[in-house]
Amino acid sequence: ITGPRSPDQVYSEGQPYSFFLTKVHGIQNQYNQVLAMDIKDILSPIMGTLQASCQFNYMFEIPWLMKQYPEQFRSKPLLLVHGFTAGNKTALEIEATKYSNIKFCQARLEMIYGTHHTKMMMLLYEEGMRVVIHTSNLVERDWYQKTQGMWISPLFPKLKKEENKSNFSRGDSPTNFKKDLLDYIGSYKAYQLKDWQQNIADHDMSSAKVVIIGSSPGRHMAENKHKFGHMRLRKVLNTHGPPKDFVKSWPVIGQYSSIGSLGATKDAWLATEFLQSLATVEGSSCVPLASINLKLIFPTKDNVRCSLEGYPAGASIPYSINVAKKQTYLTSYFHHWISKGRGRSRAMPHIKSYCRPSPSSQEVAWFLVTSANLSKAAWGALEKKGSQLMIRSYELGVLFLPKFFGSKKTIPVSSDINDTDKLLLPYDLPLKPYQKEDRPWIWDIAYKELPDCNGNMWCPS
Ligand SMILES: O=C(O)c1cnc2c(C(=O)O)cccc2c1O
Repeated sequence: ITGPRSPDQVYSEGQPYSFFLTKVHGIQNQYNQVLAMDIKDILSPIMGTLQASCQFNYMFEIPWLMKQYPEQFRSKPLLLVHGFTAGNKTALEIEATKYSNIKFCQARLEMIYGTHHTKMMMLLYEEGMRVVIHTSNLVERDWYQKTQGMWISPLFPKLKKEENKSNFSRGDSPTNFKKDLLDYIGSYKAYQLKDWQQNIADHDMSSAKVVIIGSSPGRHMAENKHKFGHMRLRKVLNTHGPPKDFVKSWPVIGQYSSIGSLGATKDAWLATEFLQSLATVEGSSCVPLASINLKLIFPTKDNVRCSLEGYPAGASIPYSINVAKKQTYLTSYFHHWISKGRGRSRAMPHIKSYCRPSPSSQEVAWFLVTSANLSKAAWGALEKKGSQLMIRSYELGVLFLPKFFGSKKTIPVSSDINDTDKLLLPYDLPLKPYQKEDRPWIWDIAYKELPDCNGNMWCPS
């Protein structure tokens, strides 16, 4: 099954789920040849003849980014959507000075501590348009030796003129992909995004099989309460989720690369409000939570120490000691990062994913890949007796539901790269719980006992 493949061959092999990981330097070839893409593969002329692109992200290295585009596309209009203010905003604009094709859209962040986490590429081609929703910053380090995820849309053909004149809903999919993407982008209320909203409207997105799950900063109430964040997930699972009795004993898995302050006890948010949404089943959003087994994947300090990058991998896993010491109850939920099936046990996770696997680990009731870490800032926290959801950051992800992939109740999963007809998970199942001597990675304390794979210690200033 192995051997080098062109991006369109990798893309075709990944259908119908179209969920890929980034290529990793320093692992055996076969793990990069199957269901893995590099940024240059995504931007390859084989995927489409670029006319313009839009990159939503958190971190940018502009000279590096420009080099990822094929030479003939480097002068095409490029809009960068970011959340920077003041000095960081100025630095970004200075870095782009020599590239006259680059424009900026500063996403407004009115909630303190909010960030623009969303990672999305919109690619306008001569042949149509493609959307990529992913987890990697536009910096070299994020595409080198980490485990990152991406959903790559089909090539959406342009609607014929008369079709889309009337309204935006023309050319939508059974999952409301187009409308939900327009709603998400509309939440920026930014005039710089107008042309891209029109581009979306002008294309037939009826082939999209995933459901958009976004977060937008603000206090969302009444009919907007279920528009974003974990209440959006709750709503979607209530409408399209698994039958209650079918998944009664099925666990929920959360996997992410950073953790926010979740409250003094599990019942403050994690095992109540948040788990309520993840555990939602069709027709009911109130599930007896005591019966639901929540499993969290977060790298141990040894996972990081023994990783391909060594301790420096931890610079992208910003779990702070001041937050960790207030929530030691979390450790009982934690599991190692192990990804033997994908050859990525030493490629630290920057991907964020959530799923509801069967006890046998052969199938899932749903799978979500997103930019959203385990934090209230990303997913939202209910306020005013649950009447409003307060979200601080922009986030974006896509949800895979069985009914939209033609199967009855579940999606078959595997982490074995020979099973390319299944949805390939980024990590191994079953999970390995922390043992009593295991410690979660914490980025702002020193590790001086054992050197990492490069012989270095970790001494954060
Ligand atoms: O991918 C992202 O959106 C993202 C956001 N934030 C951070 C931070 C931080 O916020 O301090 C530190 C290190 C890495 C990241 C990172 O990778």
